[in-house]
Amino acid sequence: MNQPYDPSTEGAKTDFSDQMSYGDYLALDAVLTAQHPLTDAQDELLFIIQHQTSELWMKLAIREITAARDAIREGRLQPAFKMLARVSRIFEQLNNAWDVLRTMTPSDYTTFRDALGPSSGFQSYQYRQIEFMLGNRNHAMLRPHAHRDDITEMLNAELATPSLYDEALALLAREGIAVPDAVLSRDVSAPYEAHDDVIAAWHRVYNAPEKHWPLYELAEKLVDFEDYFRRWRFNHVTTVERVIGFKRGTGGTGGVSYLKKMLEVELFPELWRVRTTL
Ligand code: HEM
Ligand SMILES: N[C@@H](CC(=O)c1ccccc1NC=O)C(=O)O
Repeated sequence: MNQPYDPSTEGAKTDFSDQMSYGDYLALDAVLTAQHPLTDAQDELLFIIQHQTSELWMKLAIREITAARDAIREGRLQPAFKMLARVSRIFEQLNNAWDVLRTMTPSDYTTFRDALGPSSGFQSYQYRQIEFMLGNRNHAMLRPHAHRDDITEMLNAELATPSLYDEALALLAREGIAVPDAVLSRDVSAPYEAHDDVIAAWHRVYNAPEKHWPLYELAEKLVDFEDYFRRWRFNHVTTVERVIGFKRGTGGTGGVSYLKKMLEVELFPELWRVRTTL
């Protein structure tokens, strides 16, 4: 009979009494004791882990978008492309995760939904930060965070910083492509409004990619990302309809009707509109 293989015979370390182990490095005691279901429902742990992992991926996305935005501002486009590609992959990961949550039926969810009280993803401050960073700056979304000075301060700081799209437009101008002054010197905290002259600016890039390759690549990276973001919203609303139908949301909105309205949000509007002109 074969003896079970002992990896310590080839040097596998086994004594971590005074050395850093896997669990130490990853703070697993903190991570794996942060799930606190409020009911005995079988699916509540799935629901919690789905949201916690989403928030962890969002944390990474925020870091990458911040770095990509800095890189664009500094004209370091190759690193920015790499980071934006990673952000798109993160959203792809978030999109695939819906497949796990979709195994939860309405019958499963109703066994613990009441325990959620008025809490809702609508109050996800990292999600709101991502939207603000990209350029979707709806000040009404600050209100659910008024009870948290630290979060309100972080979101306000984000509103005071040019968005990823603002930086892309500033780069276009620096590269000699006319962008209206009204756009370049806009109040960055305000919601972005699409401008015909910005469509014309992107038209110049798309019309002669060989002359403007880095800008062309940047534009396509942004479109790629918004494409994944739209798929996240679509997967969300479809899962919500599948699980709660047309019930109101715990966050107080109309639920599916609200989420369908959010499908209309455009992050980089002229990058979509330019396509009609080509
Ligand atoms: C069965 C699962 C889910 C249901 C039934 C659900 C339901 C809803 C509803 C009804 C809303 C509208 C706000 C309100 O509550 O009134 C909402 C918003 C939101 N949910 Fe979910 N959700 C689910 C899963 C998730 C997951 C996995 C995430 C990932 C973090 C998430 C993140 C969000 C976010 C960020 C919003 C705000 C969207 C916006 O304002 O555009 N939700 N959800
Ligand atoms: N808004 C959901 C509740 C919900 O999904 C939720 C509740 C607490 C924490 C995260 C949530 N996820 C997304 O909104 C509902 O109306 O059933």
